[in-house]
Amino acid sequence: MKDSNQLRVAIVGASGYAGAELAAILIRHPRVELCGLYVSENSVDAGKPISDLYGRLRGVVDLPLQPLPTQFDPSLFAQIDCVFLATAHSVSHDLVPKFLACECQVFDLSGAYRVNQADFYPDYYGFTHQYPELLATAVYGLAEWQQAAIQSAELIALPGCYPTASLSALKPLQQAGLLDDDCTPLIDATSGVTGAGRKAALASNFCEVSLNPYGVGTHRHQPEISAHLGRPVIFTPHLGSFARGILATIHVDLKANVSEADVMNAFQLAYADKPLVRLLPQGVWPSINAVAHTPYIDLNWSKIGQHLIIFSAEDNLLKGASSQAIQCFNLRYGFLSTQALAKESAC
Ligand SMILES: NC(=O)C1=CN([C@@H]2O[C@H](COP(=O)(O)OP(=O)(O)OC[C@H]3O[C@@H](n4cnc5c(N)ncnc54)[C@H](OP(=O)(O)O)[C@@H]3O)[C@@H](O)[C@H]2O)C=CC1
Ligand SMILES: CC(=O)N[C@@H](CCC(=O)OP(=O)(O)O)C(=O)O
Repeated sequence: MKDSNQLRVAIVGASGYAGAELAAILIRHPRVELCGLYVSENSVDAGKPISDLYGRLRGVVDLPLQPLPTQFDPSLFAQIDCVFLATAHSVSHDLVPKFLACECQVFDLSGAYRVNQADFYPDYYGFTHQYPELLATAVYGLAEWQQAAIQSAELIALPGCYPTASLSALKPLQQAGLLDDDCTPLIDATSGVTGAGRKAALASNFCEVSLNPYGVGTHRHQPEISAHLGRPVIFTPHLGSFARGILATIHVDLKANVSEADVMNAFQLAYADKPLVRLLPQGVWPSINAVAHTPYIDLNWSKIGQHLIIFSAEDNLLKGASSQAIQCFNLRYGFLSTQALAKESAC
């Protein structure tokens, strides 16, 4: 902390869906002073209080949205301890080194620093990564799995929303060595429309939204999941006609001798002391309604012979983006992982 016992925090991209969620949570964090909300230099929203865009924030966060000069001015951030970037991948790609040079810790919600493999970016993001040395130091902010690395990270690259839902379901099995060697997990996941961000686009137009797959075989989250799971996957995203939430249904083959108890033990081992992952009781299936507007991810599974179906649900804007970013923030600075997110627990 540069000056006081409160961390001075800025949000860039604060007018977007993920940025507004960050503002709503950070304003109630007892160890945070929310110092600046930024949008692009020529944003139509520059100068407006954020609560003009999001009525639920009126009287809660009325800070103005400030234009971030394209010509970056480090002096604006000399007193800032950390920044959340809730900006498009290419914007984050350029801003991360600038904020790191201001000695700010950076929590980047975009995909710009998630995979330490420079040749991944032209293929899946359409740009050549200019900062491979930062890619090598970025910590992937899958909070339950990276606690130790997050504690000393300067740059935390938050996972995509689908990768959080998918990896949270698959990593306990992979870590316990329960997956058949030849198994390629099949992940079918449906997201609400906020996953596409707040800007106007035909695909997220009310009259266009239906229930359909998209990005089949080409979505950038497929290699992101594979890279952080350590085996290939087949991932098919779907867009559903609801505002927020993701439900993933995942099929895997288990090794020949794996029992129901082994599966239960693997999930218990991974998550018994992780308050934001809820392992649901037998026969209770994850649902969007149970996680929307919450920081939780809900998991359950069904074993049919040596085939396992895992179900995973989260709010794409919270556990899939902003609340996970704040979980990482809490871990980074030694606060309770649930601080400002959920009822406090001893974990
Ligand atoms: N939505 C989701 O479910 C998830 C999103 N993410 C990632 O989080 C990031 C934000 O997503 P989301 O909130 O949906 O996006 P939005 O499109 O809703 O918001 C983007 C924000 O960035 C601002 N912005 C655009 N250009 C600049 C710039 N040059 N400098 C500063 N601010 C800028 C926009 O304001 P303006 O244009 O007015 O300047 C707006 O505030 C993205 O990288 C996304 O991929 C990750 C997980 C889930
Ligand atoms: C419904 C919808 O459009 N979802 C987004 C994923 C949002 C997200 O998590 O991802 P990134 O941070 O990787 O962009 C998409 O498929 O591109």
